[in-house]
Amino acid sequence: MTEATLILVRHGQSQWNLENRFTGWWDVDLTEKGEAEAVAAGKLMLEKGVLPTVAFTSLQTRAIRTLHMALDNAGRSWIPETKSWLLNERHYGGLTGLDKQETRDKHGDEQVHIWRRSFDTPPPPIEKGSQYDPGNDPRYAGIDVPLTESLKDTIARVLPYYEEQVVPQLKKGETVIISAHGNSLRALVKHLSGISDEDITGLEIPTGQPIVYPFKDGAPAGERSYLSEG
Ligand SMILES: O=C(O)[C@H](O)COP(=O)(O)O
Repeated sequence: MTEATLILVRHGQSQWNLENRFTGWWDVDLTEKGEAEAVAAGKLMLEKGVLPTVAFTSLQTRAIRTLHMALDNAGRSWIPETKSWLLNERHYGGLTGLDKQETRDKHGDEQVHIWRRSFDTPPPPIEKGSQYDPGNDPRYAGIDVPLTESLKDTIARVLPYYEEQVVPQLKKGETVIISAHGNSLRALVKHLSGISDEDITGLEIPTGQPIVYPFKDGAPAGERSYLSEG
């Protein structure tokens, strides 16, 4: 039997988390508070002796910097890391850049809740070439950049990546850290904790708080817990 650990961490507070704007694939940086959250996550891993041996992250600055600051503070900046767009935040379509409260005022709470949390209703698509369309960003060269994504669409790219790239590491007994985003991590937690399409609407993942799953032979061997509470 091979035991392993999976650590999931959502990036620290970003500039647009602070400004309450829909972010998705737009590449905003961490705030000072977000940096402090990333540092604290690393110190917590060190204190608890939960030390990553392999890392995965998205192509987005807020998740990459959170990973690096956390690993630095855990004394683990030397471990191998892999970046993939498949771990990016869910693409927020035409809502990208908009103020969340102004959008509620305009379209109503219920509609905005559906766009934010429904399982399979995507936000309206982003207009190609518009201000926040990441379609021409060189980091996505060769990728069919989506124009919007539901959680279901996000799961359809996150899960195969997890199965192909992350599970083999867990089968080898590694302590894997994934630094990613609110909705790409909701996609993973839905799968790992067996949460239904209905119940996933109620799951929120806080910034900068490491979540830990015990693994045996490449499969979860217990429920998730916050490292701070373990
Ligand atoms: O992309 C965003 O705006 C955030 O990372 C997640 O936002 P949400 O909580 O509205 O899904």
